Amino acid sequence: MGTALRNTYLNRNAGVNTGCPATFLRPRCQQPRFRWSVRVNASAAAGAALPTSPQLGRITSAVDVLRQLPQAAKNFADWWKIESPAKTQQSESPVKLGPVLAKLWSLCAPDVPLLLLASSFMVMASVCELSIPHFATKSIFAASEGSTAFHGYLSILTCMVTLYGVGAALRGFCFSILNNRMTRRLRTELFASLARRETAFFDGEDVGNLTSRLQTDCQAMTKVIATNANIAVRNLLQAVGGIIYLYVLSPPLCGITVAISAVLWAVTLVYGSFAKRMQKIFQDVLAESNSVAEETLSLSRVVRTFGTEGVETRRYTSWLDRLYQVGKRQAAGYALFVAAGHIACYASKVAALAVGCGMVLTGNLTAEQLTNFIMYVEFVTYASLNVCDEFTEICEAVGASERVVGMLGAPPAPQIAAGATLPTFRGQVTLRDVSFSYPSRPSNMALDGVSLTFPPGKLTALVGLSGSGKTTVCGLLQRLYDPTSGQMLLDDTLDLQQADAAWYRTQIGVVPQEPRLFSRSIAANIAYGMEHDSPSQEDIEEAARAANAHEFIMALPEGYNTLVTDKLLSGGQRQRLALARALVRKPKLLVLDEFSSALDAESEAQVHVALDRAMSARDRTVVVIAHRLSTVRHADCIVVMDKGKVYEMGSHHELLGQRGIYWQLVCRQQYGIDPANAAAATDTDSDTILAAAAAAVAASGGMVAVGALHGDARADSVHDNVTGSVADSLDAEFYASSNGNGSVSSRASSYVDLGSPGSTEEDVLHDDSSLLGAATDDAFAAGHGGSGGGADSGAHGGMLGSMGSMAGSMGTMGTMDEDNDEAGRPATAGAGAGRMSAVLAGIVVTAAATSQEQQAELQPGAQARQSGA
Ligand SMILES: Nc1ncnc2c1ncn2[C@@H]1O[C@H](COP(=O)(O)OP(=O)(O)OP(=O)(O)O)[C@@H](O)[C@H]1O
Repeated sequence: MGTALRNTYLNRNAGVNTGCPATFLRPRCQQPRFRWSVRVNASAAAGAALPTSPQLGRITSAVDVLRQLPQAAKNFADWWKIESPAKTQQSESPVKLGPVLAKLWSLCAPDVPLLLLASSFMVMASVCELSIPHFATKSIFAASEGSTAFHGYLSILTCMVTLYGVGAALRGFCFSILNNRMTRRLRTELFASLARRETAFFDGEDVGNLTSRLQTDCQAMTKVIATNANIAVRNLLQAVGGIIYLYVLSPPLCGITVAISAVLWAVTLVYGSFAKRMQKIFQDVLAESNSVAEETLSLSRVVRTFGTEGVETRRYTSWLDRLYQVGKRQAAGYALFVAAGHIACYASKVAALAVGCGMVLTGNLTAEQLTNFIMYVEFVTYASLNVCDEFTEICEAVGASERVVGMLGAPPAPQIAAGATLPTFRGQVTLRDVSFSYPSRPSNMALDGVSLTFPPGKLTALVGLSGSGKTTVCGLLQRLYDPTSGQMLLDDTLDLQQADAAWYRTQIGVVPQEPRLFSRSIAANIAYGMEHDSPSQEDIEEAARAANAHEFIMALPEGYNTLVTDKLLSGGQRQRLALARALVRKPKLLVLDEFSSALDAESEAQVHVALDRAMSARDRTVVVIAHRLSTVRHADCIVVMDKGKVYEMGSHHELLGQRGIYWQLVCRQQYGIDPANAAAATDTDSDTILAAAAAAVAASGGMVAVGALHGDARADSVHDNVTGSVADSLDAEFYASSNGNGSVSSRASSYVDLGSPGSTEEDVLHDDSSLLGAATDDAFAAGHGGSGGGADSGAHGGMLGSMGSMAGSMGTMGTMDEDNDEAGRPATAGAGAGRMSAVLAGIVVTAAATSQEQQAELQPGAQARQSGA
């Protein structure tokens, strides 16, 4: 619901809570200042002869009431004003009576024969009913005159009553059938129209709201023809017939009756427009309350977990209160209308009686004619009242129908349109300068000038922080939305917006973030959407096996025929089923949005095997979104997104080398360390990163048992001579050599090489700060303390382990804050423990950083340089 509208609504309601008609005139006791001024003015007017106290009270009361009248009138007028909470009422143009009736007619058109049959029964019943007062009067007067014609009239009367009964019954039956058929047709049409709406429409609509349109509004709309129009036309026929009869009896009396009926009609028109508006608001509020109920009931587990039963009940009740406010106004309006109607009805009778009696007395009318007249006046006025009543109901139904008609008239989403196809689709999708903002948040650029290619047969991974636009790219690939600007090309030739939607959907398989399954059998869920090309049971099972789902499916009571219910499957099982559903289509483009988030390590590994198998033919483009970076390490290309833009692109190792967003994500997520602390790592190996982190943490006083983590593993990779030329072998972009000996990376050098010739502390600081940011100071503190240390790193794994531990322990003894001067250097010689820890940490880092196998594996460029050297 639009906030503004909601607020308006609430404000109004707040204003009307005390605003029942009885309270429009505020009690005088609430207006002391006013009373005082009246008293003074009255006294002045009376001069010296001041009125007595009771007189003054009466005057004050009268003036009070008069003064309050305008405000009371305004309050009364305001009380009727109430706003609809409908979210989309501003976006959808209001629908008038004409389009609604036209729509109703189109719904009714296929059933015209049934409508004609029902109408003939209606006419028959009406004529018979119309004749009943006539023959009743005739019978009475024939009997009173002792005429034998009485029997004849009575027989005719009996016949008319019987025909009326039969006609009314058949009329009711036919109209009821017509109503059911129209409701079915309307609901089908509305459902189909909703199903074809663009995805953005559903972003802004509550499901409860839509189902309310399908149920209540559709019923109210079709009732117009089958019930309201039926009753209105019937009564109209009777009213017109009655008026003609009255005219024949006495034109002056007929004139009086018609005049009073005209007043009735005028009142009805006013009330009709009010009723229409109120009913629309009522339907909107009802829809809101339904959506609250549906949301709460469908999220019952969340509600229970958070213990918000009371909160949700209050939320629902607040909507019911608003419903009550609308209902109160409807009831008050109806009461006024009925009062006016009945007064008009009886007024016409009294007037007819007064004039008619005068005419009888003057001999211008017989008693029989007057009796007949009075009976028909009643007949005509009640028929008029019924017509008016039905007219107001028709107006109400029009109010309820406006949104239905508006929804029916909405054009289908362009994303489901027919279009061009490719004879063979290789699976390549290219985004060219694509920007996109969701229609519900046009100011927020979810994608901003994205250009990238998903090459055929390759696995491309999209990574990035939450909200960076990964799912949006998936949404565009699925063509749930179209780009706001830019192009998406299939195989560099066909614009996705021109592609045939049905064809494209056969080319793409999707495993969404939160797979939703239908309440059908497992097999039907896997084969979902393939009605035109139904897969065999073997195909379904093969896909299930590939998705590692076969085993758990077979363990279900009825295997593939088990009905999927809400609580049947775990999150991981749902995802594997969704993967099977995607694989069975043998898509050219497979999009996996966080597909492994609900899988345990074992299942994930198996699904990876399945995916590898599915990709082995290299005839399928796979796009994977993953928060768990471990799942995308081996992607052919990893695209790193941030704030709707592509920031980095490359393989795992290339991206780690760039020390950019991906590097930071890996540090934080895979190793749980601050990237700044890990920046000394010289390659992509986890041990190295951990070692660097351990060193930094140890140097700043943390307790990290690095050795225990990787001591033995690193034993063989430690160089005998730490002051060797390892730095030369390092990629200059990432590892700055800090001195002539170039023993280690800049980070490592900051720990161990400050004492080496040619290096200055400023050099190191510079290197550190340019590369490492916030961690520089800590590292420098440790490094400085470690000056000259670690030259002999003929350490073995066990030693490294214990040294790492020592570093951690000893690091706690000295901190930068206590021991360093303003330049970050140790201020006192007493920082020995800190220095020692830094030395040890430095050795650990250096040892790990100099693993040549790793360099060979991970830094091809650096390796080349090393061999060159
Ligand atoms: N249906 C939507 N309507 C409006 N804005 C949306 C919608 N879906 C996403 N957004 C916005 O678009 C931006 C990108 O969201 P997106 O879901 O693509 O990010 P993401 O990288 O996939 O995040 P996550 O990893 O958390 O799933 C965010 O600012 C988000 O708030």
